[in-house]
Amino acid sequence: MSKKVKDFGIEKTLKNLGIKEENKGTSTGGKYFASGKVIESISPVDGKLIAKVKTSGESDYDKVIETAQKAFQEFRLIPAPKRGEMVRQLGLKLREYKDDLGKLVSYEMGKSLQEGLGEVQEMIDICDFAVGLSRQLQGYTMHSERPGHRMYEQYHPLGVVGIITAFNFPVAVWSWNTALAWICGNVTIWKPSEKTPLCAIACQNIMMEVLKENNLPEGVSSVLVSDHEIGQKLVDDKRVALVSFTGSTRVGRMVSSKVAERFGKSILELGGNNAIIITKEADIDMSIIGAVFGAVGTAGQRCTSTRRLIIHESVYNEVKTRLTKAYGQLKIGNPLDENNHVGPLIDTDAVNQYEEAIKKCKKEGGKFVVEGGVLTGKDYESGCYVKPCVAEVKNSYEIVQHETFAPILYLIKYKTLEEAIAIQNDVPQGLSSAIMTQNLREAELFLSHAGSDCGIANVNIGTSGAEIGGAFGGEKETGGGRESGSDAWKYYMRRQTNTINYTAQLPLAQGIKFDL
Ligand SMILES: NC(=O)c1ccc[n+]([C@@H]2O[C@H](COP(=O)([O-])OP(=O)(O)OC[C@H]3O[C@@H](n4cnc5c(N)ncnc54)[C@H](O)[C@@H]3O)[C@@H](O)[C@H]2O)c1
Repeated sequence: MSKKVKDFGIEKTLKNLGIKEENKGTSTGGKYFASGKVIESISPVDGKLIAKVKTSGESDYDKVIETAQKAFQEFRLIPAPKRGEMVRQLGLKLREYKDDLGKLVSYEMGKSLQEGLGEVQEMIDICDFAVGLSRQLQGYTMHSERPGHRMYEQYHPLGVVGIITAFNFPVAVWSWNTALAWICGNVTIWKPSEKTPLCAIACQNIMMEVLKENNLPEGVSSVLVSDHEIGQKLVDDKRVALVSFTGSTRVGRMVSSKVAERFGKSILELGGNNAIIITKEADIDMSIIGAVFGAVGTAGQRCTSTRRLIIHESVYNEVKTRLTKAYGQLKIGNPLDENNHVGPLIDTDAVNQYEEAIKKCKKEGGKFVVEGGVLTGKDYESGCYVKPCVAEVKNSYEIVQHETFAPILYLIKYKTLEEAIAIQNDVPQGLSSAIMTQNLREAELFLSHAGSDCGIANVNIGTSGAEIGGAFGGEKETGGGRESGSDAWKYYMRRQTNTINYTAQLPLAQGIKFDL
């Protein structure tokens, strides 16, 4: 391992998290096993091999599913508040491992250390949220039209929940799903991104402590580290009651139809194309900070990253000038070094897509006010570091309609707020949106039914990031799913209406007569 890596304490972090030089990628909670091919986890930070993982093969898959099905029979009988107590313990363990796990997220995925730690904090937050929720899985009661009858509804667990996750949130999305799935009485099988396998093994190692201390059976929380083929098996498998998929719209479209074909349930958390409207009444200082963080945070690889700024014509030039200045101050480099603002992209494929998008944008007429480019030299040896860039465009350009997972920010000018809202909504995706304004009328119009069509609409904060207390997800090609807070737990349960007759008569609904 290079000296530079040692300086950031990575070796110790890997040891603390139980990551070995060679790891097996399948676990049902006890010992790891694996029969698939070996993959290497290469850090985008310095291009070095972090560790190898033997992935899950087909026979491992069947074993995991069968074990999970068996575990469900037992786990569902544990009272929900007791399952909540186990989630509380997971939250405590995550607090213990926060520094190490946050650092691994940063080193394996490439986001800044601050964002890596923030991701682990989200895991802790969802655990805390789920503990309280475990006593509040409430259904309605209703009055029956028949005398001596009572009606109510209750929620029951689904069974096996498959969780397929993207590389850019390599730990948090698993915990969002697992904490809720667990309190609802389900067991989980996680297929993480093959680009961040070590984060998954680290999470499972932490989880294994909870499983052991609570004497839980094998199969309550399983992991299948593998590529898309095993993901595809989960999608096609009738034994998997709910598939929670986080990833690209391209793959999500296929997941959606395959799961629907077999009448399974799915939660789809897909791509975004998020915009901030900066009105003539915006606080420009705040707008610049919100826009820059939104566009360059996680090197533009958040589903909620700011991709478009829709700016009122009267403040357009001021915003453009100040943005250009702010971009000039950005420090790009090792994300473990807290002096840097921007880390690398996940891999060189992502770099190629970034370059391709810039080319396409120029071809369609885009004018770059901050030029992009791939960085070279000794600090950028992995080949994954790129310059965040800014282009003046039309919303109708094909490339602007598309989510490029990289720090490319598009500027669009508008005259009236109605026009700005129409531009904001005129993309296939519908995840996150924001307006910067100090004018109540503008803010309320943006939030109204004639306003943003996104799952998330913010006022005077950017598009990027969200608290776990709200339901998270988006509309249109973002998939329509909701995870995390509010009543998103209902996705993880089946709903049952119960009518109880406590009389000696059998009256039928709607007054129907039936005598023998
Ligand atoms: N809306 C959200 O909450 C949210 C959050 C994070 C990321 N994302 C989106 O994820 C994308 C980036 O992540 P990515 O590049 O890892 O996405 P991706 O779609 O390439 O992969 C996501 C996951 O799907 C698996 N997969 C690939 N093909 C599959 C198949 N045929 N069947 C089953 N599984 C399959 C992958 O192995 C991976 O685990 C972006 O579009 C981003 O916006 C959305």
